[in-house]
Amino acid sequence: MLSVNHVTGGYPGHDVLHDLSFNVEKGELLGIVGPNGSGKTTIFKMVSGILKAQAGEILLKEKTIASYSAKQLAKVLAVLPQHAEQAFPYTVKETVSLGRYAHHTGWFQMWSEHDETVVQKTMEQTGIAQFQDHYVNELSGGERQRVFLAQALAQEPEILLLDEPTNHLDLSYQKELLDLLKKWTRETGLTVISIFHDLNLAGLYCDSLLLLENGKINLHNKPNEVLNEERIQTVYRTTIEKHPHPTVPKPQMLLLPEKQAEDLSGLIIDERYLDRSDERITLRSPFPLRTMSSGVVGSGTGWYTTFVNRHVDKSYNCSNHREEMLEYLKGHMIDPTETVGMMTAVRLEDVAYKLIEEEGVSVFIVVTAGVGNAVDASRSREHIYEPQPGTINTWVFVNGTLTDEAFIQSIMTATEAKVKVMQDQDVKDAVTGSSATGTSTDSILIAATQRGKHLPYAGTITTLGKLISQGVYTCTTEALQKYRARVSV
Ligand SMILES: Nc1ncnc2c1ncn2[C@@H]1O[C@H](COP(=O)(O)OP(=O)(O)OP(=O)(O)O)[C@@H](O)[C@H]1O
Repeated sequence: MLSVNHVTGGYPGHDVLHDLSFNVEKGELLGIVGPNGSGKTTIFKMVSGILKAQAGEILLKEKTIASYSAKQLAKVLAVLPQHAEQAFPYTVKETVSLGRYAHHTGWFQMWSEHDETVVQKTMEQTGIAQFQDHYVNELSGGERQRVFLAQALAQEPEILLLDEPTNHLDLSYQKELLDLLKKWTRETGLTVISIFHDLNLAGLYCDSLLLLENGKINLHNKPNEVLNEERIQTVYRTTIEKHPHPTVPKPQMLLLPEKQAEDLSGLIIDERYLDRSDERITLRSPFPLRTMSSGVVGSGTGWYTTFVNRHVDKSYNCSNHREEMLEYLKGHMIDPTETVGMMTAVRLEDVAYKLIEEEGVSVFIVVTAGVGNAVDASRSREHIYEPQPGTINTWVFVNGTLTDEAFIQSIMTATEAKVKVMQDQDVKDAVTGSSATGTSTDSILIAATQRGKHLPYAGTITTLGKLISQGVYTCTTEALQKYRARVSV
């Protein structure tokens, strides 16, 4: 559709683009990204014929741009500039109708039924039909942006150039516009080239990205290749982190704000922050902890400050436990959005906790253990599913900085230590009669301060792994012995 071959050029006495070559296929959505001043808008000016290349050529549908008249070009290519303005006070409909100019053969050609249909359709697609009789200068920035987009679409172009199209749009219109563009490229074969400052939007919607750096192509490839952490840090000269999008297989580039001056680096999560009652055990951290957990609320990964292990009666109805737990927390002035919450039928005075330190690293472990519900994992098929709150809840607070790998290894290490307690304490699965490995509803929390020592691993014989193994083994044994002493009374 578009072929840019060895193009060099820019403004008089100032070449901005240097030996640029890339192709765009019909129906492709190409994103152009790059720092301020890297030459993104200049590419658009060259492709739309406003600036002439000093060297190289640009082919549009296999013909050089220079060979198109302005009107011929407007039938194929439409541009939505960054700051679209108009000199005269036209209405919305009049402004959109100007997009039809390229399709008219002379000044006096009649306005056709097709012209009307196209204008009405584009106004509807861009959500401005209800303002069609308003003056454009009376609209908000986002509404005006949509009017000029409708004008570009009314040209019925085959290729659309958009300079930061989401600039003035609120979240819902950003999504709507990009969903629509994507749909058009798929369904009508429209080719879209769009400049983006938001790398995440570009990564979510574009088929490929062209990363510009000082007027040269740094990389033209699939979004996941271009949005490489090191590459983006180097080109944009800032610190970012790349993470997978939580629900779609696309990358997200996250900015990292400069750390504030507050000095909490010496703070250690330990017993001081623990509050115990018969109804719940609560740990309130003075700052958010990074967590990985299987709590009833706050499960998965996140940042949380409050940790609740709540006692419920054995007859507790578990059918809508998540909703009920949320209500419970709210009713006790605990913000559920900041909380990882678990439940247990175990008496909370039987809790065991301990701070263990070694080599400048420390972990604070808190365990409640009940085994009325014990299961041998190797024979769990013999059980009928019946969620019950009799359980082992394990909290591991790490005073240090964990990698994702260390979070997962911490869960493994803590689980292995728990299984060993089951063996050593001779806990049996009541259904199979064999040795139990845990209960059917055990929950775990790993919460790290993400301050202080960097701890990349937590396998059983690493420094952190040894602390977790020892802490979980000791606390689970103690909690289990207290539970058994009570049950046997
Ligand atoms: N009319 C002009 N005359 C001379 N130099 C210009 C002109 N317009 C832009 N430039 C220069 O060309 C370079 C590239 O500008 P361009 O507008 O293409 O960058 P951009 O990547 O679109 O930037 P931004 O992200 O800030 O919109 C800049 O150094 C800019 O100063």
